[in-house]
Amino acid sequence: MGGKLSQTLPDPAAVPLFRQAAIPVVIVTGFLGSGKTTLIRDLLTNGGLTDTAIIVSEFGEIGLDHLIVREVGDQIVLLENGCLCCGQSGDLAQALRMLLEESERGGIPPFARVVIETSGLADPLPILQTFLADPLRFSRYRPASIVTVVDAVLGVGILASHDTARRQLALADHVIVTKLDLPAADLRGTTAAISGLTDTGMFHSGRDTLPWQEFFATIPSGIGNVSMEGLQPHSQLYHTRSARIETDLDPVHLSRWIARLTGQHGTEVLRVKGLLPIVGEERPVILQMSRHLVHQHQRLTEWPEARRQGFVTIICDGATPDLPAHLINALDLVCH
Ligand SMILES: Nc1nc2c(ncn2[C@@H]2O[C@H](COP(=O)(O)OP(=O)(O)OP(=O)(O)O)[C@@H](O)[C@H]2O)c(=O)[nH]1
Repeated sequence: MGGKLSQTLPDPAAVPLFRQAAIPVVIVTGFLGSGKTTLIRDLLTNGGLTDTAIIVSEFGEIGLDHLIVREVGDQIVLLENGCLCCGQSGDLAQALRMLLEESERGGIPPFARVVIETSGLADPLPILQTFLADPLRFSRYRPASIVTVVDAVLGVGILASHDTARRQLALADHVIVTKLDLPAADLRGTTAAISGLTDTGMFHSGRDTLPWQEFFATIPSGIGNVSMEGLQPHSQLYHTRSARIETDLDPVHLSRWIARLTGQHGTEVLRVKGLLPIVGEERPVILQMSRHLVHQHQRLTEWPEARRQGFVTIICDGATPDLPAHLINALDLVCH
């Protein structure tokens, strides 16, 4: 088990620099829409994540997550159009360095911990490798746990069909199951699917009583114990398209578009995110869909940069390269 991994990565405990009092970095991963941003936002709101800087990496040209997290915290760095596992390690290093520089010059409050939210399509292994392969470069930081979020409504199907989701789980130190409040949640099935894929991750159902402090106190334990045999990184291609929205959307037209999307394309469309200007709505409306699941619309308190301009991002699986653009055209936006 895990022979290849343990040969290519040093044991984190054996890297002398990681034993020093370095800033612990927790990696929060999980498939598209599983609830990573919601988890981080909740922890920031409820005081579970004090003194913590957040790095957000998102798949797609226009990001939403940093806007949602920024409403409740101010130490946030967005890695644009990020897939941290595909050669963005330089960006990650730069973001980590920038956080230190900013806090030293008083631009952001001092911080004692870092959380990296990976994109929903990221493989956490290369991110971890970045730390472990170059401890000198990252000497002010040390990797702590990998926390993998799994959605109790769609998780079973996603784990069955996406190697990326299985790789995210294989490296987990902690697994958090979300969306248990939804009627379609299947805790038993999700638990069975998870336990068939990882035996290292500590299991948490729901977000209420998470031992969050412990997440920072440890080092990643999955390395060397996990088997990723047969799980290809990015074996599936994903396609994404974003568009800015300059004029208000008609709510009836929007509802029809959502219904068509869920009715006809609920399996190919993996994720839809948007910040929408809607006729009759003063505040920006957040559109969140995972496959056919449409989440309750929430609102941001104000428009980013005080400008009433929205966007929509669509991510589809590899079988349908033209679908994101086609769906955006169907929304009939006045966009650029
Ligand atoms: N009802 C319910 N909704 C949830 C829960 N967790 C997340 N959601 C909703 O699921 C949608 C996606 O959640 P996010 O937190 O944005 O998911 P994510 O993993 O950050 O998504 P990506 O960054 O696109 O991979 C949002 O509309 C959330 O409000 C939960 O526990 N219960």
